[in-house]
Amino acid sequence: MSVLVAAHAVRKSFGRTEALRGATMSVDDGEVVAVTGRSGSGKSTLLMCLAGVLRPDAGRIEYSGGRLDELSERDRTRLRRREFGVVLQFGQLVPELTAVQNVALPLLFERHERAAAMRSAMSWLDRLGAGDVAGARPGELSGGEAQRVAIARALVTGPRAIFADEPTGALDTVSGDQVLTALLTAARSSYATVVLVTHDNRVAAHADREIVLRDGAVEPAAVAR
Ligand SMILES: Nc1ncnc2c1ncn2[C@@H]1O[C@H](COP(=O)(O)OP(=O)(O)OP(=O)(O)O)[C@@H](O)[C@H]1O
Repeated sequence: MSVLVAAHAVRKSFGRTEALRGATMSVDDGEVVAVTGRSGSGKSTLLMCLAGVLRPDAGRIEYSGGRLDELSERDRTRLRRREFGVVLQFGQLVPELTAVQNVALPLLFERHERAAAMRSAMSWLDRLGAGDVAGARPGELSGGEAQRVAIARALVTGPRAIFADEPTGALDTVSGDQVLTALLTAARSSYATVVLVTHDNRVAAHADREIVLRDGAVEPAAVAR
């Protein structure tokens, strides 16, 4: 399998806080990887560097054989819109729009025709089990419903890579499990690569592989016995 996304010796500081101190890892095309580690170990910072949202202070981010960190802000944004889906802990939906309009938004940014965008959005809501809330606004949704809508919005463009930061962190165990299963089923059926930040071992168990961060660096993989 070929590597789709990788970090090499990535360093990133916020003021005097060194969030990443030489993080090196890679994710294969089509792989589902969980990034775990204690609070403050740098998980979110690593994810945002991999997704091209943050630029490392040093080191390299590679995507599909090219240097993501060397692209201009404009090119990174364009690549993110076209090839990445991002899901955060609290869906971050646009409150004024209905669920289906929120899901259609990335397609409208890409200048898809409106009726076709709404049809795709509706079919993704259905796939994620949220078709019945299509006309509701975010304020009327439960946490689990809002997260399904946010996942549909991340997947509607057919991303090659999905970056998810504690996507079920705000949900109770039962709805968290359902939402995670919905995300991974949809991602696996479209052969998308997934990088999933979580502090929850039960969530990490759904991944193909786990990468553990400690103090801003990747712990060596446990040797199989
Ligand atoms: N925008 C920021 N400004 C200042 N400090 C930050 C910023 N983002 C992260 N940090 C700091 O960098 C370190 C790593 O943060 P990060 O959010 O990457 O860790 P994490 O492992 O995701 O933590 P958590 O599990 O609590 O979300 C922490 O000490 C955090 O306070």
